[in-house]
Amino acid sequence: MSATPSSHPVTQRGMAVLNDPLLNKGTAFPWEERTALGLHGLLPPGIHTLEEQVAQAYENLMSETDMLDRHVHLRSIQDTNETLFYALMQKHLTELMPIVYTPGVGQACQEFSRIWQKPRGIFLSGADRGHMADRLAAIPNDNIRLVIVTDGERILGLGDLGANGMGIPIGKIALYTACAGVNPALMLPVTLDVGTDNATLRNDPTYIGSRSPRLKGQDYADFIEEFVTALLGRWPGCLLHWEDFAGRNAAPLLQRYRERLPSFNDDIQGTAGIATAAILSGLRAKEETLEQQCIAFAGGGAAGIGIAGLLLAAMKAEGLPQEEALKRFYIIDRNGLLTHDMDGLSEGQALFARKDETSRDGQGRTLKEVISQNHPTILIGVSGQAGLFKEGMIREMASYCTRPLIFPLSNPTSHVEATPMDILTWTAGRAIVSTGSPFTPVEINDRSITINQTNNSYIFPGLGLGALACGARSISERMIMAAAQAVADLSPLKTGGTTLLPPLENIQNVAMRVAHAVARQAQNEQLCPPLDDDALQEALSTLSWRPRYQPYRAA
Ligand SMILES: O=C([O-])CC(=O)C(=O)O
Ligand SMILES: [Mg+2]
Repeated sequence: MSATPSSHPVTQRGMAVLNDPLLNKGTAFPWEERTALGLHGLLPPGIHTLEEQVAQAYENLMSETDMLDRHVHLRSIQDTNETLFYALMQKHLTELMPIVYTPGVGQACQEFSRIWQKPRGIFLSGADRGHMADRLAAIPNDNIRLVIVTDGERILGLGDLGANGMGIPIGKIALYTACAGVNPALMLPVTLDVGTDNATLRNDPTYIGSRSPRLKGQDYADFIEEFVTALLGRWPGCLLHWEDFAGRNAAPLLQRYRERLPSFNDDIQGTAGIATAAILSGLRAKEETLEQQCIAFAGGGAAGIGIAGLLLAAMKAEGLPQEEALKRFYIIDRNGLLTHDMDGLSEGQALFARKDETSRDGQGRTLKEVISQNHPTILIGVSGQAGLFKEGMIREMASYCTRPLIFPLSNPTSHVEATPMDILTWTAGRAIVSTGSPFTPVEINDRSITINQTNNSYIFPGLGLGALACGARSISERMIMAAAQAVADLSPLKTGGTTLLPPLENIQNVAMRVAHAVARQAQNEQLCPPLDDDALQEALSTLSWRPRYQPYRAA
């Protein structure tokens, strides 16, 4: 085989080449490579280009009509030929994101035990305690740079899905590559199967996870500690992305580990970043400041407290003292408005609990009462409860606020607090609406209103890429703010457009801008070694990958 200088040496032969999704080219192997790698006879003789494969794969995919079937179909392409998978994703990103990611991935997680076909990522369960370092040592990849981990307890708004939550880190990895071009060979999805408290799953004969109740307290903490220690031993300097942990664990884990290794919690910080970007853009459209707002949250979990925290930082940056800024927040959780006297508040909840009122028998005021009595101008839904925003509440907001910002962010689509169509109908098209999952445009008053997707996928791919490229040793709140600001700066509203956020088609550009902003901020805070633009560019390209077939030579 004629070896070009840039050709990639391949040690495997025959089926081992075809079974490796990062090496496989399917029918696109040229004749000489088939000879060199022992593929003759294993492949049909016809030879196709990547473009032809993409066209055929797209046609096959679209012949499926069901969302879950399409998800399974795409996942099977990913497990067979990653170059084809990402070439397909990049060509049809807007259309395929809802299948690979929310809402498709939600349904995939609910059915994960039934659709599981091939190993991808690592499961660590109670049986692996005491052996996690060995489990990671057995992974034949010395160059993992980014690990996405879940314990499956709060999968989107769907709750405890145990080991079935693996669909989420797999989906997030697909977005790191599709949106930020991160080389898939550098990433690993991990599910910590610490048991599940979901009785339906435990009794389901098809369930693939362990059937014990969730580890709690010290046992849980020890499990996580062993995992992080094993991770640091195996891949020092790797970045840890925490995903879909329950509210009571998410913030404490982030606090415990964020200085030990570069890490961030996507539901707290990624969601906060994009919500803040969308709010800053929305306020620009209204020509108002954050300081002038009153903000109500339906949901005081990881996402709600994360968004509130970043908005608080943004208000303080505008010059508002903390005590004044805190008066603008109303967080309504399961037991109503959070007040300072309530038991069992997390540290983050305690910060935002109202100091000026008390609960009655542990119950705070309802969302409806807060809307009527305090007149919030921004309403954020992070409750996971479908239909929580009722017509009366939204109409009332529109009665005292010309253009309320209403963000029902819960995922997947089935858990949205109110549909954009309803919100816009109830507000005569005046609300500025943004959702976590994708929605089609709403036609109202002879106008077509595009619904922005305030999803952390605008933040995490660039955040991870930027932090890795600059070698950040930890990820600061100001790096998250820099990411939010970078997205807000790209808002089409700045250039005469009508949407809060850049369209999904531009997400690769967004990710790159976020990566640069994050790396620059890390340098400003001396959280990484000094590096000039050229060095940063070089580091970015070392992490990057494009879905193109490289020429191979036998090694
Ligand atoms: O995955 C998504 O679409 C956004 C997210 O992190 C969540 O809802 O937990
Ligand atoms: Mg999440």
